[in-house]
Amino acid sequence: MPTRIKICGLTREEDVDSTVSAGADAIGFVFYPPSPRYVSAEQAALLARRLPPFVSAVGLFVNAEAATVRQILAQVPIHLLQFHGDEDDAWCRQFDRPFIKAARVRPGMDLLQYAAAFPSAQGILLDAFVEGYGGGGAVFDWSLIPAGFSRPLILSGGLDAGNVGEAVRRVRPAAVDVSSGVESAKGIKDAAKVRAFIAAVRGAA
Ligand SMILES: O=C(O)c1ccccc1N[C@@H]1O[C@H](COP(=O)(O)O)[C@@H](O)[C@H]1O
Repeated sequence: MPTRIKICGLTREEDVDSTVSAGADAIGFVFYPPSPRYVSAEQAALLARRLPPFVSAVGLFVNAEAATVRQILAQVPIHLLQFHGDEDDAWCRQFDRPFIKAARVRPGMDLLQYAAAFPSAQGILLDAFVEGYGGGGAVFDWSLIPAGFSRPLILSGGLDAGNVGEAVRRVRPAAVDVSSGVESAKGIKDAAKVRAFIAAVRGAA
């Protein structure tokens, strides 16, 4: 199964078009107001309308109010939810929508126990622990991933065209997710970097 590729934090129509043309499987919208990549529901709906069939829209939330998530789901055609904060399994599954749960990885963390606490998640996204919850461009030590990690794994945290090939070969994730590593400025995707990232993933598989 080829490694799936999500490009996160899109804010502009031209970035959606170039990311889709480059061959991404999914794009992410950040509904976390402190993020420089934050998009309103109205803007996300506009961007999501540009997606062709079989390219997914992912909605990213960090410790949001349930009512906020529901309101955005009513306005934006979101296929998958990504919870990147301190949410628990029961809270995440209340929306009857497939979701992935992010773990902010740091030394000493029991990732098997963390994954077991989210039985309803479609997969577990492993990101580096950074202040501000995510999108920080920091890589974590991939050797912290236990050999017995059996859940679909989405690898993220400081990936770019230069390191994602090695990441795919070493970790064998189901999917990779990137934000900072394919940007020219925060929230502005660089089409050449996106193409290079996707080529590196495909070349490693
Ligand atoms: O992208 C953001 O601004 C963001 C904000 C809050 C939580 C998560 C966020 N993005 C996610 O963070 C990881 C790592 O991103 P990066 O490649 O290191 O910049 C990724 O899963 C993004 O989806």
